[in-house]
Amino acid sequence: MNQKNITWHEGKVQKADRQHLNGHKSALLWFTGLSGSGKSTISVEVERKLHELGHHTYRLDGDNIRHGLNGDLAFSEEDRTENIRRIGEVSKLFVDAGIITLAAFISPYKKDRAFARSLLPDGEFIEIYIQASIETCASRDPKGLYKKVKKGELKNFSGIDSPYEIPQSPEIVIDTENQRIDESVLQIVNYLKNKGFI
Ligand SMILES: Nc1ncnc2c1ncn2[C@@H]1O[C@H](COP(=O)(O)OS(=O)(=O)O)[C@@H](OP(=O)(O)O)[C@H]1O
Ligand SMILES: Nc1ncnc2c1ncn2[C@@H]1O[C@H](COP(=O)(O)OP(=O)(O)O)[C@@H](O)[C@H]1O
Repeated sequence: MNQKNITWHEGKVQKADRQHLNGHKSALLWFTGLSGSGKSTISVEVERKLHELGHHTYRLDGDNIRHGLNGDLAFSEEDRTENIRRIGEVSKLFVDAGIITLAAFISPYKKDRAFARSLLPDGEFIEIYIQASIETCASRDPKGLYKKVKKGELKNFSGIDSPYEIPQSPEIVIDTENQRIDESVLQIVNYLKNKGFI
C-alpha cells in the first residue's frame, strides 16, 4: 500500500451537516451471528421500521455483497477478513453520508469486528449479536446449507468446521430462540431512541 503521495481533501459539507439535514444521527448497526441465526430476517425488519419512521437507511448483507463488490472472495480466514475489512470501510462511508447503516455478516472473527469498530467514533458502531445455537440454526436451515455440510458437499462452514467467535461485550444481544421478530425489532429501535440517534 502506498499512501505517500496522497493528500486528504476536505469538503465543505460535513457529516454533522448531513445528519442535521436528515434530522437524525447516523450509526452502524453490525449484526453478527451464525448462518441461520436471523441476521438477514431481523435487519430487514429493522430497516423497514426505521424507514417507516422516516429515517434514512441502507442495508449491506453478506449474500448480496458477495454477488458484487466482494464476488472475488471465498470463505478462507484471509478472505473473510478481507470481506469484513471492505464492508467496514464501505459502512464508514455510509455513516459519513448520514445514513443509518445495517451490516449483516457472520463476521466470525473478533479481530475483524474490532477493526470495523475502530473505523467509527465511539458509540457509532453498535454490535448486535444474533444468538441461536448451531442446532437451532441447522434445524432452520433456510438455504439448505447445513444439509450440504452434512452430506460433505460444503466445507469451512462457520460454527461447524470453521470458527465462530462469540462477541464478549456486544451493545445488544438478541436471543432468537426466545424472542419474536417484532420484539427484537423493538429492542433495536428502542436502543437507537434511548441513545439519541433517532
Ligand atoms: N463456508 C461457509 N460458511 C458460512 N457461510 C457460507 C459458507 N458458504 C456459503 N455461505 C453463505 O455465505 C453467507 C455468509 O457470508 P458472509 O459474508 O456473511 O460471511 S463472513 O462474514 O465473511 O464469514 C451465508 O449467509 P447467512 O446464512 O446469511 O449467514 C451463507 O449463505
Ligand atoms: N425469532 C426469530 N428471529 C429471527 N429469525 C427467526 C426466528 N424464528 C425463526 N426464524 C427463522 O430463522 C431463519 C433465519 O434465517 P436468516 O435470517 O437468513 O439468517 P442469517 O441471515 O443469520 O443466515 C429464517 O427462516 C427466519 O424466519
